[in-house]
Amino acid sequence: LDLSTFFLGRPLTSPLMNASGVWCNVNNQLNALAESKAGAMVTKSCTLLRRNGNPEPRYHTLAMGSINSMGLPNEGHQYYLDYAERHDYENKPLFFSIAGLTLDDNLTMVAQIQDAYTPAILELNLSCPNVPGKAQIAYDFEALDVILAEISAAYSRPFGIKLPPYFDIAHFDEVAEILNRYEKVSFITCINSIGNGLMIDINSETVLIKPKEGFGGIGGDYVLPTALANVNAFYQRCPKKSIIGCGGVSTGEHVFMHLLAGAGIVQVGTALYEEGPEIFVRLNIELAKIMKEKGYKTIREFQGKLKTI
Ligand SMILES: O=C(O)c1[nH]c(=O)[nH]c(=O)c1I
Repeated sequence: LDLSTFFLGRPLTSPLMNASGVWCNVNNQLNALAESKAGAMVTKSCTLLRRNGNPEPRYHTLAMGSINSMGLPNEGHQYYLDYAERHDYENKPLFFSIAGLTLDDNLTMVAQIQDAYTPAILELNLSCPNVPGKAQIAYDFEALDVILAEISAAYSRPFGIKLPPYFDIAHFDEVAEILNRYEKVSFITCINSIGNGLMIDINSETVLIKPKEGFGGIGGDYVLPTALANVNAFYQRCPKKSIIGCGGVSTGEHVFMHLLAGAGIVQVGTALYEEGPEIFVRLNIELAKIMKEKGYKTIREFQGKLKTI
């Protein structure tokens, strides 16, 4: 069962990790991820100050996934810096997600991460769809360019960004052109939830979640084809960057697809929310079984090797 791999030069025992926001808000969840069979882990996207987030119900399980409008609930930046200080980096790499409400807040958090000399890897979330009144930065290409310039100037180390899904080849081209101008952007995590979906309960004839009149980010089986497309689109367009795949993963086959499409790490969100950190045991076994059946000894043998017809 050798699922070892490397990401940004760091050895991983497994290519699997949680998606930011799932099972990573508070210490007991973070400790559970640290003890799990995931090869890495990431903290909940944080803001400078603690946030309660949106009113509940704000998460609902769907037939083929989930809808959420959490509203960026988190314990505040310092809480996760304190965790990053305690984390055992020999055990697994830690990614540190931030989603400041303003550019200044992001710069303040980045400066504090810089000063903390933490080995954690920064994942800048540019795609939260659920803060009322806040558009997703990564859908505003000028704002995307500005924030990458500002963060690159303020942060001395490599970092990554969490992108929303794009649905147009011209957008893949335009966003990749921007990202390729920032060499400090060392990895790209595709995708965040498909923003502002809506699901309906026909018995009560109501929406399922309270915030934003029921509009929320969609995850799970519904998003797998979009996730794979975004992983492969940026894998092809950004040869000097690594890709983290996220979206629609609940089996070893989905993990294999993300790796084939070019992902170096594969994140699990909705399925982790439903199954808990034990899911990493199952996914590792299922992935290893597929590799054995295909005669692959290492992930490197097939990673990014998706064939066209
Ligand atoms: O509502 C949230 O907290 C949330 N929900 C998502 O689906 N993606 C995000 O990036 C965030 I920050």
